[in-house]
Amino acid sequence: MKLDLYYQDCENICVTFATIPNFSEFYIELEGNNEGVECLRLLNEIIADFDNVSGYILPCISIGPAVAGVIGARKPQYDIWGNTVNVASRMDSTGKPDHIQVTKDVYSILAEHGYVLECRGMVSIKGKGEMLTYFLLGKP
Ligand SMILES: Nc1ncnc2c1ncn2[C@@H]1O[C@H](COP(=O)(O)OP(=O)(O)OP(=O)(O)O)[C@@H](O)[C@H]1O
Repeated sequence: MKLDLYYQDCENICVTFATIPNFSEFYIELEGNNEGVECLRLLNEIIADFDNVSGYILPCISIGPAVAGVIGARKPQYDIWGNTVNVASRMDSTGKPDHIQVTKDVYSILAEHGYVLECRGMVSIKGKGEMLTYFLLGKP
C-alpha cells in the first residue's frame, strides 16, 4: 500500500466562500440548454474575473490556520479543513445579499489597511455561539 500523503499545514490563510445567489434556479433554466455547458462557462468567467464580481456573487471571509491536502484514492480531490474553513462557510450561510461579511480578525487586518467596514453586531453561528461580524463596505 502506498502511504504517501500530500498535505500542508497552513499557519494563517484567508478563506473566502463565494455563493452565487439563485444559482439553482439559473442552473435548472440552463439544463435543457446545452446540458449545463453554459453554466460551466459562467463559473469559469466568474473565477477568471474574481475582482469584479460584486453584484452576482456573495463573498465571505475568515482567516486562521487550516490544513490543505489531497484526499481520496479513486478520485483524489484537493481540499482544505479546519475551524477557519467552517467559520468562512458560516460567514456565507449567515450573510446578507450584496454584503461581504467578515470575522473580527479579518476586520482588524483590513481596517489597519484603510478598508471601510461596518460592525454588523453579534451573529448566532452554529457550533460557535455568538460572533461579532463586520461588513466590508469599501476599498481604501
Ligand atoms: N472544505 C470545505 N469545503 C466546503 N465546505 C466546507 C468545507 N469544510 C467545511 N465546510 C462547511 O462548513 C460548515 C461548518 O462545518 P461543521 O463541521 O461545523 O459542519 P456541521 O456541524 O455538520 O454543519 P452543517 O449542518 O452546516 O453541515 C458545513 O456546512 C460544511 O459543509
